[in-house]
Amino acid sequence: MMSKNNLPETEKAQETRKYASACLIFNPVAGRGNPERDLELIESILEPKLELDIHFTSEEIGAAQLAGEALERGAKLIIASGGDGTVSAVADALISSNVHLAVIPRGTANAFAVSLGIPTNIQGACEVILAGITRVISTARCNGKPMLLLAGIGLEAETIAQADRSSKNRLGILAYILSAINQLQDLKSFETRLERDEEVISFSAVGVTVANVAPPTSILAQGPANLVPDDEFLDVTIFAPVTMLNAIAASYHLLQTAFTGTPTERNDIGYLRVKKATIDTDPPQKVVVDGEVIGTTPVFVEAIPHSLIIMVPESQAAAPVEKLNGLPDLTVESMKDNNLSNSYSESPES
Ligand SMILES: Nc1ncnc2c1ncn2[C@@H]1O[C@H](COP(=O)(O)OP(=O)(O)OP(=O)(O)O)[C@@H](O)[C@H]1O
Repeated sequence: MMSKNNLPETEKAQETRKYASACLIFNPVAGRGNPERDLELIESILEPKLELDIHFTSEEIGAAQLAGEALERGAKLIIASGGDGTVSAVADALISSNVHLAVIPRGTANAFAVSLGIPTNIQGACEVILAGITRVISTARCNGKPMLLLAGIGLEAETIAQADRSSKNRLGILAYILSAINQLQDLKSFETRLERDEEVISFSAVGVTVANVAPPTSILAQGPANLVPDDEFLDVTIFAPVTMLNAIAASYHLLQTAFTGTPTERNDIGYLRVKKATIDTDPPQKVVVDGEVIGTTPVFVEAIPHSLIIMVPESQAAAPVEKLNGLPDLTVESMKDNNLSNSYSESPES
């Protein structure tokens, strides 16, 4: 294993490399497709160029274990084919190594692939692998668990917790949308205390999202609009509408900011950047990391800069910014030298 400090640090796609073989970790129950047909297609595209060592996940042997075993066998390229759960588990084994990760998305949301511009069709994803372009991205940990995408506190976590396996099988992505509509009808605001560097920031919110990278459809992560996957920061979006109508308007606004790349200016949405942070809420809130509920607040999140080498199509990074003003019950306290004289607080505009 290579230390993360030895990994090349870059913001752009780089390096074209061809491989002789790859380990394919295949989740046969991911998404709603036909796994036999999917596998045949993958083999027909990749095998003429790449010797595939294929391993299936099962209830007993998960993607993390298979990835660990592939590393021990000396694999240089591991292809994760499944939903975000499979990709996350494989990526965790590869963090801070020099083994390359490729993704053939076959899940319900495929948020990680979409975030990095990896095609969500098998043909396109395989072509990315054959093209051999890699990008070094950052990853993160939330309460010690690997986090490629984001941690959602409150609204997002409740939404995902409600969209269970059987509703995802029946409805696909609609399961998440219906669950979100349900949640918006019953908004529950909570007090939040976010501690970063030498600052404590307190506010009320209905959702707090800490994102390494997120697709445009993860609207609660879109405060800064341009999430940069290969910097040293995590982007926090604070979602604080107080009525259902405002929440719908704010959600729609965030979707627009994601697609236009323009950061939000609404008073009920804030965003900031952290290298690491502790977030606590009153009352405690559910926390979801990369689509799986991991427990409740408090959480400690920390970026692991430049820690994963992944195969991607060409893409570009963009400069991020911060915005907190206008959030309800906002206070910011400086912890430098225990001197709180730099504190400020702000009442929301009605
Ligand atoms: N052979 C198998 N039989 C039953 N469950 C499996 C099998 N292989 C993996 N799993 C389970 O699949 C889950 C991971 O699913 P994954 O995220 O890849 O797909 P998904 O749930 O369809 O996608 P998404 O996360 O986008 O909804 C893990 O909980 C894992 O335990």
